[in-house]
Amino acid sequence: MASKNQNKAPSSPSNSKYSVDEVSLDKKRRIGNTKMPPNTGTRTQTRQAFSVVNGGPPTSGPPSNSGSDCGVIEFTKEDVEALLCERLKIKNKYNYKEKSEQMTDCIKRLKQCIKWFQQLEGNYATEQEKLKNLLELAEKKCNDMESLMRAKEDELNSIIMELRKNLEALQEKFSRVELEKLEALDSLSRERDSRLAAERLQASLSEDLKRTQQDNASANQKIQSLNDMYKRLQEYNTSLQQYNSRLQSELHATNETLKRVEKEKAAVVENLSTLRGHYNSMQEQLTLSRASQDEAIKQKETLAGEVACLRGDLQQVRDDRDRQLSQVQSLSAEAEKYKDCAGKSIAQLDILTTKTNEMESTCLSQSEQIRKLQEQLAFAEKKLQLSDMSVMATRSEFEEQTALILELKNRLADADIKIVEGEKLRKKLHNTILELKGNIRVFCRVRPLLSDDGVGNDTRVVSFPTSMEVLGRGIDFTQNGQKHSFTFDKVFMPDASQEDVFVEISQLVQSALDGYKVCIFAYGQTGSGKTYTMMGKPGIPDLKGMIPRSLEQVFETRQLLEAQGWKYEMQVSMLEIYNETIRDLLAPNRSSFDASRIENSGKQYAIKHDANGNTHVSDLTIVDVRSSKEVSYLLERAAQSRSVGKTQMNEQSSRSHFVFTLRIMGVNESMDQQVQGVLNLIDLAGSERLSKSGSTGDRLKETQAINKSLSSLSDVIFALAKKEEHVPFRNSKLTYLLQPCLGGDSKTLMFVNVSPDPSSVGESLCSLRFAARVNACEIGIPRRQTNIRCSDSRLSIG
Ligand SMILES: Nc1ncnc2c1ncn2[C@@H]1O[C@H](COP(=O)(O)OP(=O)(O)OP(=O)(O)O)[C@@H](O)[C@H]1O
Repeated sequence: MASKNQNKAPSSPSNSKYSVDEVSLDKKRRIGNTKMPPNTGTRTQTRQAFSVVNGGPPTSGPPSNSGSDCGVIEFTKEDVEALLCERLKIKNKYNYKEKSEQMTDCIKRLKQCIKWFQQLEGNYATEQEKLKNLLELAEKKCNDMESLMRAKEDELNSIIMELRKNLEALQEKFSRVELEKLEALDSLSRERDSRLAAERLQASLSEDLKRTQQDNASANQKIQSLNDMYKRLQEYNTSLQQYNSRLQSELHATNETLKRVEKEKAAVVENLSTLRGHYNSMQEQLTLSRASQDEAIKQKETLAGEVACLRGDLQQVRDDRDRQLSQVQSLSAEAEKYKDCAGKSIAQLDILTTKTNEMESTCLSQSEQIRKLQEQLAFAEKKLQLSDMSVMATRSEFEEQTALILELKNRLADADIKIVEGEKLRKKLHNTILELKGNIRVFCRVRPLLSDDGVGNDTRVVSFPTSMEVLGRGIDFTQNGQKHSFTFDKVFMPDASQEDVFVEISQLVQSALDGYKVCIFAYGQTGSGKTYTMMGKPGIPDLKGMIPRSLEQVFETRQLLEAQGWKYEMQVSMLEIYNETIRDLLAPNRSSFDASRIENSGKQYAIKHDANGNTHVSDLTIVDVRSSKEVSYLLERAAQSRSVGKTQMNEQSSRSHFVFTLRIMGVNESMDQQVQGVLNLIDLAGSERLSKSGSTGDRLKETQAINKSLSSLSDVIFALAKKEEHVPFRNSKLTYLLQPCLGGDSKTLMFVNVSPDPSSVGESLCSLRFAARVNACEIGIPRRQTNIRCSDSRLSIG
């Protein structure tokens, strides 16, 4: 704040001192040419002083030396002019003394005048200096005022900026609060589902509440501070107004001072114009004074401009004040809005508080649930730990079991390998045994005497030698008192059961499963028991023949071998060869024997052998079978067909060859083996009785066909047994059909069925001779003692 004393007008120049030394003598001369301006204020004193100087009587006492410490006399213009125009009043111009005295007196007075003038000039300079100081002070004050105003402006601007920032911050906070409120509402709706989220929401809501309260408090504080600021601004405005009025009063005083200075300056100028007329030197100083005056005027103008600027600034300050007032009003309005918003927020806060309370209650219930769940969880964790322990134990046990399983698997693999090897060995041994026994063997079976035979025990024609050499293998036949002895691989006496017979052939059945081709023939005269041996008595299990027993063994063994990885497929076909004609016994719709169909069935039943040694009969019915029951059913069908034929055509079936074929196909992937075995069970045609009753042409024809067939079979077996290269088939369908199953590794077994009926001894002997021939030729040389020579024999049958 500018001091009031700083704006005081300078003191009167009457007390100013002027340096006399600065006035030169040349200047003293120029003063006389300048007219002094009229000065009414000092005229009386000047005249008194001049009178004293001019030697005249003073008007009111001696010349005044007031205002001067050195007793300087004041002069008027007239005095100066009179002094300058004064002439020496010398009567005697050679009175130098008087002249000198007058001149000294004049010089003295001039000196006094000069001294006074110098003093006056010094007073002016002093006054000018004072005015300069005053102007500088005013300028400084103006600068101070300007800087002060700038500082105030800056302060106000900073306050405005701060207020704007506060406003923006408040707006941001308000929008943030709004967003947070929305988020809180959304989270409230969401977090009803989960307690954890609800707790977080509660915490966030509490924080929002606290923040909102803090914001509310801060907004209230802001409002309070804005109110305080508004009050301060009002006070500041009042102080500015006071300061303005003070400045205006100071300006007024300055103007008055300026006016006074101007008056004084006018007086000085008047004095100066008076003095200029007398002193040229004084004129220059006057010019300088004028210049300084001009400068002062300029400074005054500058001051006036500055005052105008200050007024402008003041106006700006007023405008700023107005703006501040409007901002304060708008801020007040916003504060009101905030208050309203705060009221709304409080209402929302109440709602949120109620919701929070509800959620807290929900949280409490959920906390209870969580506590229960945690208890359950702890219990479950304990159970889990126990389970883990048991799992560990189980796992270790499992690992042990796995190791054990692995070991067992290895052992199993070893066992499998051993089984395979053992199986191979078994097959080899089995085959070796059979080979040792003979690939071609002949069994003789004698049936018991039947009531139909009509003879007593005393007419027995069959006997069995008891010597150790042929025990169980020999048979003696007596005809007309002559005893005929035969030896075979095995001789079954009449009391031999089906079981006893099957024991001997079961090994051949195993060979068929091992992949060999097996043929079992039953040969003998009519009624000798071929069908009984091969088929047995239907419906009586103990009397089952070789075919059903073989099939049972096949399927039982198949079941056992399947455990070793074998998979089998079985196919069955059954046919009759009657009079060199093939009949399909499993053909569909075959219900009865029809001789015409035999010849005119339209089917060729051509026999073909492939490169693998398999036999195919075209158009022959082949049935896949999976059990012995299925085969039994098929056998019944075939047997019925044969039996029907028998009833219809009496002995016709006995004159046909019945061929049962079971094709066995086995695969073992683990052993990488596969087998194809064939089991042929053949009931050959009976022949003997034909010679008795063969009189008609048809029967002769049939007999010739049978003989041809059997002879051919005999030749083939004989040739195969001797390993002859040329095998004579004699155009027989039977031998051609069985060709792949004969010879080589094939197993051939022939039953020679013999009837003990004395009336048919001849036929029996014939059969025995035929069988003995086969038996003897099996190794090419008489293996055992026989009662026939086979080297050149060619049996004539019938
Ligand atoms: N070992 C035996 N034990 C008891 N009875 C038997 C025996 N062998 C055959 N028979 C009986 O003898 C009779 C004739 O048997 P089978 O019909 O089997 O002879 P076959 O040789 O087949 O005759 P064909 O050549 O005419 O067909 C039947 O009644 C049968 O029951």
